[in-house]
Parts: sequence; C-alpha cells; structure tokens
Amino acid sequence: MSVSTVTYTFLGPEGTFTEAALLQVPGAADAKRVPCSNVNTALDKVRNGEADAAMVPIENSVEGGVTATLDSIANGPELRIIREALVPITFVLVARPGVEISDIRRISTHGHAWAQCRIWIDANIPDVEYVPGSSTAAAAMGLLEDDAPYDAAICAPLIASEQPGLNILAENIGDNAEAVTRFILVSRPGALPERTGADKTTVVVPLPEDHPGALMEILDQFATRGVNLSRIESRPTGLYLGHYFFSIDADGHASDARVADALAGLHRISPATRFLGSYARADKQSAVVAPHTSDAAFKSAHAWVDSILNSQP
Ligand SMILES: O=C(O)C(=O)C[C@]1(C(=O)O)C=C[C@@H](O)C=C1
Repeated sequence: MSVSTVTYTFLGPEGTFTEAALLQVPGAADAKRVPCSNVNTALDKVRNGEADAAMVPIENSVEGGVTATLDSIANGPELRIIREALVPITFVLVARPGVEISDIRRISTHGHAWAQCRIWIDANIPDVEYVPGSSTAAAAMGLLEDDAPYDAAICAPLIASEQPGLNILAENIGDNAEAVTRFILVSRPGALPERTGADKTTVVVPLPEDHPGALMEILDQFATRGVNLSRIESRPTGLYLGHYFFSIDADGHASDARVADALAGLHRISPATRFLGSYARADKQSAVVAPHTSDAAFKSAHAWVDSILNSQP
C-alpha cells in the first residue's frame, strides 16, 4: 500500500482525540481520512473493504474500557489490531461568545469525556443537564448550529482554539491531569505485525458455560506461562442474562513461545476464543520474562519430550 492510496476511518468529526491518535500513524496526515459518527461504522467500513484501517478508542486511564469498541471488535467478521496509540487527554469547556458559565443549563460531550470531568462540573455547575454527544468534537461543532439543544460543550483544546465561533470558558477541567486514552488501529486479518520485543496481544474469550472454575482456568493459561495481563474486562455477549466474554490484553507477541502456548490453552478451554492481534506497545515497555518461560526454555522442553517419544529400544 503506498501512503496516498491508504484510506483510514476514525471516530469523527475532525478534531476528535481519535483523529489526534490517527495522526500519530506515519503517513496518515497525507492519507485519505474518513470521519465516522460512531465506532461501529468506522469498523464496518474496514470489514466491507471501503477502508484499509480504522482508528478507534479502546481504553481510558480514568474511565476504563470503551464498550462500543470492545463489543464491535468481539463480534461480526474478524478484525485485527495492528497498532496502538496513546493520547494525553485534557478538556476545555466551550460555548458561543457571550455565554457565561452562569448561563449554562445543558452541556454536551462524549460519555467518556463527561465521566472524566465530574469533579469540575459538580463544583462549578452542579445542576447542569448532560446531553450525550457522539464525540467531543461533534458536541463542540454542534454549538455552531442555530438550534443547538445545549449551551456548552466539553472538547479538546485544539478544536476550541481553531474555531472562531467557540469561546473557551474553562481549561483543564478533567478530574485527572494525567489522563490518557489508548486507541487501536484495526485492519482486516492479514500478516501479523513483526515481533518487536515490546508487544501486546489482544484476545476475546467467551466464558464457557456449565464449567465451574472456567475463569480461573483462563487466567491460569497466562499465569503458568509467565504472561502478564495489562487489561481484562468482562462484557455481556448480549445473548442472554449471565452470558459473558472476557476482553484481554497480554504482554508479548503470538510468536513468543509462552504466548503461543497460552493461546493454545485458551482455545482448548474456550474454542470460540477470538485472536484480535499482536502489535507493538506504544510505550515500548518490554515484558519481563522469567528464564523458565523464555523461548529457549520452551524449545528445550519440546526437544526433551520429542526425544522421549522418539527414543528407540
Ligand atoms: O470524542 C472524542 O474526541 C473521542 O475521540 C472519543 C473519546 C473516548 O471514546 O474515550 C476519546 C478520548 C476521551 O477520553 C474522550 C472521548
């Protein structure tokens, strides 16, 4: 794929934190970028071949998993995560010129952004009503419409400073100054990104039913092979009450022997386990590998078993 022919979808409109994440991808600034109004649409355009890859949010350091993304990549035709990006998150409160904080009755933003600004809102505009928005940027741009059903929006500083019709009323209103959102670049299944030594593997594991201790067995597949988990969360499958899958990020690449062995174990316990990709960690932190779970240890163990099986009388 030459850079100019690549098409990326992302959670739009222009000016979202998701677009900032996409612009971290080499060549994305010159590629075709298609904003989508929700995560599902961005991913479906990859599934049906309209786009080569989609950038979507998956996890925020304050608010946790982005359920729209976790559910969409767990279902439907398979997709693969090929890259991750981290974006520091800071929020501003914006309104049309002339509107003061004391005038604000209704605020719109993305649900995750709203959840990250609770303390400031409770302290400064406690009785305000929340109007859900499809993204922070969509909420801010909506203020420019004559019939906007809200008087203020919470969004990224960049979009606020670039729009002449928007006035910043308060800066740094997030509850946590260190907040970071993690985004994933998702493509159709293909060759895995190469192992870098600082990688992450993502899987979706449906919890087998009528199987006492299944969660413990799933976790054991990682623990006994010395594979550290950096995220695990459960989501309802939507089929019926009590039916769940686990979305898991593990340190390492599928080509690391300990990770490959853990994946095989997961498949035995839950055959519908979905592999979502192995890709380089954005923070470049290498996994700590104990000597007995290194590739060399697995190789020598397999060679030992082979020697037993092949031994002649
Ligand atoms: O609305 C945006 O700007 C987004 O990119 C979405 C999103 C999210 O889903 O978490 C991204 C980062 C912030 O945490 C708030 C909203």
